[in-house]
Order: sequence, then structure tokens, then C-alpha cells
Amino acid sequence: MPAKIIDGKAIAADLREKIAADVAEFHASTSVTPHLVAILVGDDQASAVYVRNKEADCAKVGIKSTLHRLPAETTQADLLELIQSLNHYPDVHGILCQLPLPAQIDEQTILDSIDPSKDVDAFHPENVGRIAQGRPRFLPCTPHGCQHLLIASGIETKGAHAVVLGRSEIVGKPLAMMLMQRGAGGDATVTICHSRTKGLSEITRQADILIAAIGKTKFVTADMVKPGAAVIDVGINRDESTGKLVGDVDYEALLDVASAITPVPGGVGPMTRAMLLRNTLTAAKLSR
Ligand SMILES: Nc1nc(=O)c2c([nH]1)NC[C@@H]1CN(c3ccc(C(=O)N[C@@H](CCC(=O)O)C(=O)O)cc3)C=[N+]21
Ligand SMILES: [Mg+2]
Repeated sequence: MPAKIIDGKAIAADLREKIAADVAEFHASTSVTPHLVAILVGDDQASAVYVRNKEADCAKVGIKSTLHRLPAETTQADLLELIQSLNHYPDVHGILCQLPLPAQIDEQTILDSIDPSKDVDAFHPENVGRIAQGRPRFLPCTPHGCQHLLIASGIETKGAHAVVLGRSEIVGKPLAMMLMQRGAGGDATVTICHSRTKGLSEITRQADILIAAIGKTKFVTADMVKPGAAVIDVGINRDESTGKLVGDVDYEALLDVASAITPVPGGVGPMTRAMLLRNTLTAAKLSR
């Protein structure tokens, strides 16, 4: 039987409907409109597309969004000054500074400067620490999107062996923590693999749930996957020749091996954006 294709676009649309209702309810009781501010430094093409999509998403659910576009040569001091003013501005609930940043700016310094209660990416060390301790304020958007795809698709994580490929601070590391946590979408036995892992395919072949977040086109081949495994593809790579978005897994080949799989595009990407909306509403609620 070919793999069930997990429709992230549809699941994200359902989520947005729920968020829109929650935003309306929040507004009815407080008169507050949640407000997300995105900062885009420079003119990276992919970043510009992502930020534009995000603005359209906000409009769909009744969240106000503002975009600050800064030139590529912006100094770190100037960016810090903008973030400080946004931190203090009560009408701003969520702040997202689009990554990557130009070379003259230290990303960690910038992420550390965002008020943790407005940190809708959940990249601030205080929020990362809270996730590690199992008492999150915000969950990072891409890992939360992956977890929600599993829950919405009825894929049991409890007791399952989840293998996470990739140890980034943005996806692999926090997702591993979340899958291990007690409760829905958690209680998994988690293995994290990375570029230095020995015997990689023996490990990935033990996965009931395999999550690929390494940023390498078609890295996960059919021989690395146990028949019947669920595969979540976090990769968003641009195919040099066709210009199309491709994931980290050999999708066509895995259709005959996996029990369920996410496509790229239309899998994790739309979920990431939906979770950002949810975090913005959470931030607005926190401000009350
Ligand atoms: N501070 C920060 N937070 C982020 O969350 C963040 C970031 N910086 N920098 C860049 C990455 C990347 N990212 C994506 C989110 C959604 C799609 C997405 O919606 N993808 C669609 C396709 C979009 C298209 O066609 O280009 C899909 O997969 O179906 C893609 C990429 C968020 N990021
Ligand atoms: Mg993300």
C-alpha cells in the first residue's frame, strides 16, 4: 500500500480556522488585536517570500502585522535599537527577526535581545530553557508544526522510536525535547542523529517515526527507512536546476516504503506559519 500523504496545507488551514475563532474571541473580550512585527534585513529572496506569506496568513486570522524592512548594510547597533523600541511598545505582542541575518550582525546577540514574552519564534534562551524543563511559554514553530502533523494524522508517538536527523537549535534539538516530553505528541523514545553519527542507516532503520531536518536534498533514501515508518520531511531546499522546492527525503522512492509521509511543499512549511499565528495570539494573551 502506498504511503498516506500527510496534507500539511489542509491541516494548517484547519488550524488557522481555529486560531481565527480564538483571535475573535480574545478581541471580543479585550478589544485587543494581536500584533506581530517581522523584521527583514537585506533582500534575501526566500526570506522575502516567507515574510510576504506570513503577512497574508496574519490577515486571514485577524492578526495585525507590520513589516520592518532594513537595508542589508544595517548595523547591529541599529537593529538592537529597533528591537529595544519594539520590546517596550505595548501595542506590539510578537517580534520575529527573520534569519539568516547579514554577516556583520551576530544572530545570537539579536535573538537574545528580544523580550522573551514577545519571542514568537521561541529562540530566546529563556524560552528554550522553559521547553527543556517541560513548561513552555511558546513552542518553536517548525517543531510544533511537525508534532501537530503527527497528532492530526493519528500517528502514535507514545512509546514509538522517533529518530530525528539534524541537531539544529531551530528544529532538531527542540523537536527531540518535545517528542520526549510527557503527553500528547510526546512520550517517544528519541534518538538524535547528525553529521558525525556512525552507522546512520542502521539507526534510521529502527525508526517508527523518522524526522529529516538536515538541509540536504534527497538525503534519506529508501534503504534508510523501515517499512511502515512515518516520515516527516522538514527540508526546504531549492533545486538548482528546476528552481523547485525539494525536501531532505527521496519522496518518490519512500512512497513505497513509508506508511505516511509529508510532501514538500505542502507539508511542514504551512504548519510552521500556522504555529507562528498561534504564538502571536499567545503573546497577546500574555500581555494582558
Ligand atoms: N526568525 C525566523 N523564523 C522562522 O520561522 C524562519 C526564519 N527566521 N527564517 C527562514 C525559515 C524558513 N521558514 C519557512 C516557513 C514556512 C515555509 C513555507 O510555508 N513553505 C511552503 C512553500 C513556500 C514556497 O513555495 O516558497 C511549503 O513548504 O509548502 C517555508 C520556510 C521559516 N523560517
Ligand atoms: Mg521556523
